Amino acid sequence: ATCTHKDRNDALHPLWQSPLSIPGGSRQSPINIQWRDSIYDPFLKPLKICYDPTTCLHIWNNGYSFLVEFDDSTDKSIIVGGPLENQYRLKQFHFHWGAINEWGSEHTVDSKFYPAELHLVHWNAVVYPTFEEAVMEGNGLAVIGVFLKLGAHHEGLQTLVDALPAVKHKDTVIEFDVFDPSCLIPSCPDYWTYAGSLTTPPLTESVTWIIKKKPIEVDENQLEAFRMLLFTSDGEEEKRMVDNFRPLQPLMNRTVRSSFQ
Ligand SMILES: CCCCNCC(=O)NCCc1ccc(S(N)(=O)=O)cc1
Ligand SMILES: [Zn+2]
Repeated sequence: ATCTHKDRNDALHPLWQSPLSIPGGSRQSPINIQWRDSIYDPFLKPLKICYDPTTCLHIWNNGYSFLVEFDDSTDKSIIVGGPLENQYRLKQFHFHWGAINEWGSEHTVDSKFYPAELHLVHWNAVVYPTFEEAVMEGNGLAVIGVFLKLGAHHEGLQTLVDALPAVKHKDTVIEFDVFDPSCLIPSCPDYWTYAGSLTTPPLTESVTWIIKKKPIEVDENQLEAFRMLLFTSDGEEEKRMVDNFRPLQPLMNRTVRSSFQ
C-alpha cells in the first residue's frame, strides 16, 4: 500500500513514530502556533544575533538531516536578548523538509505547513560546561526556527546547496569553513516564543523556541536539492531523506508569546 498523508510519518522513519510525546512530557515540540491565541509581551527584548562566519566547521549528514556545525569553544557566535536570560552559543544549524511542497516544516502557523524549516541550535554556556549537559536542562538550549517558503532563489542558501552532493549519504562530512548563517534569518525582528523540547531524540524539554514570524524564500531547485540527500549509508538500499519532521505535539498548559502586536 502506498503511504497516505497520515501514515507518511509513521511508516517512513522509525525516529518519528511518536508515542504522542515522551511519557510525562508536558512541553513537547513541535506545536501549531495559533496566531490569535499568542499573547503580545511588551517586555520581550529584540533578539541580538552576533555570528562570526569563521567559526563554521563542516557539513555532515547524520542520517536524520544535514547539519552545519560550528566551533562553540568560545563566545564568538552567540545570541542574546529576546526571551533569553543569558547569552547562548551557536552549535549547529539544520533543516526539516517534506517530500513535496505541501508539508515539511515542524511547527505550523494556524495549521499551515511550510515546505521546510531551519533550526539554529544554541546552548547556554554561561550556566552549563558542555552542550551535552545543556541538552538535559530546562534553560539549556535556545533554537531559532525559520520557515522556508517556495519563491525566489536564495543566494546565501545556494552556497550550502552546492555542497550537498558531497554529503549525500549518512555519516559523510565535508569541510565548510566560512558561512554566516545570519543570511538565512529574515530581517523582520518579529518572533513567537514558547517553552518546548528537542524534536528528535533525546526529545528533552530543554529548548526555548524562538520562531521567526516571516519566512525566507527559496526556489524549487533548492528544495529539490534537500530531497536528493539520503537517510542511508553508501552501499545500503537508497532511502531519500524526506519528511524528516516530527508530528505536532499537544500544547498542554503553555502559552505562546509574540514580540509584536
Ligand atoms: C554524538 C552523540 C551526541 C549525543 N548528544 C547530542 C545531542 O543530544 N544532540 C541533540 C541534538 C538536537 C536534536 C534536535 C534538535 S531540534 N530539531 O529540536 O532543533 C536540536 C539538536
Ligand atoms: Zn530541528
